[in-house]
Amino acid sequence: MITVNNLTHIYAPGTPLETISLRNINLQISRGEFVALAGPTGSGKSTLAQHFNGLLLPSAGCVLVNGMDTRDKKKRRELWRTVGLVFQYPEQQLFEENVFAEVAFGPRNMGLDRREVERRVRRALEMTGLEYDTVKSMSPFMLSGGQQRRVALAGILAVEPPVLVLDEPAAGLDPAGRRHLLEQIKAWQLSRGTTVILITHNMEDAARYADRMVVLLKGEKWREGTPRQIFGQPEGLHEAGLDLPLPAGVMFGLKEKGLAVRCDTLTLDEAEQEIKTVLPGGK
Ligand SMILES: Nc1ncnc2c1ncn2[C@@H]1O[C@H](COP(=O)(O)OP(=O)(O)OP(=O)(O)O)[C@@H](O)[C@H]1O
Repeated sequence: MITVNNLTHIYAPGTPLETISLRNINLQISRGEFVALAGPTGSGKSTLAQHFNGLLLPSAGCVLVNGMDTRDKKKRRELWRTVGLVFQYPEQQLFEENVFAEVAFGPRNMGLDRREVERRVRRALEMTGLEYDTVKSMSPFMLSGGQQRRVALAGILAVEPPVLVLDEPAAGLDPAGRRHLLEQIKAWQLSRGTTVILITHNMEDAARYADRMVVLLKGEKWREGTPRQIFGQPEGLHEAGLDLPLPAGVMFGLKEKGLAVRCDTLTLDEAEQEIKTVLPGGK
């Protein structure tokens, strides 16, 4: 369970560059939940994400992860093992000489035996869509940007943390790679009860994978609810910098043209069913 209490974060306090990036955020995330964190550029999503593993500390308020206060220095190691944070540009953090060593870094640090380290590295690489035997001996720097991103993500997955915080993990991947990665993360959440916090600008991904959405706007929590609740009230979403997922957008367009349809359709199947209800004969 993650609890965020009255969290305020100020960058460069007391200087001319002072920026209040989060204001009075209150939030609870249950174990095993998949939460999409959305909002326009600069709304504070990455800043909030970095509070979950103590990389950033509150200027006011507090963040508790399984009862651990992120400000408690004695809990730092346990916190880092509990919350795996994958940055927006994780490829910038690669430093080992080959892919195996890169992904094995976390599990080795945990003192796991060789066989378990290898099992985890293989599984994590395959989860991100990379073939273990092909890439294990390659230098991370010989890979494409998208492949480097997958290696960096695999390095976090191999630790198998109970909480995964992913800052735009699929940015820059092709559509098939994006779908593969997010399907794997969803399957991981469901099979292991892992808590997933996904920062995304892609509302189709949020609608498809998240149990709940939290929308930030100018550093404040603007709306919170299931994807159906968020997209079922489209008024104001555009002003908040969010698109509707395609199936909801089509229905909203039809509604504006006078058709009495629901707008909270999240999949094309649901949209098709809803359109049938207003067609003559219902077919
Ligand atoms: N290191 C920093 N120093 C000073 N200000 C910062 C720093 N990082 C972020 N900010 C400011 O804090 C605010 C929130 O930034 P943040 O990166 O958390 O937004 P975001 O919602 O993640 O944006 P994006 O979608 O573009 O990644 C912005 O006004 C940003 O300019």
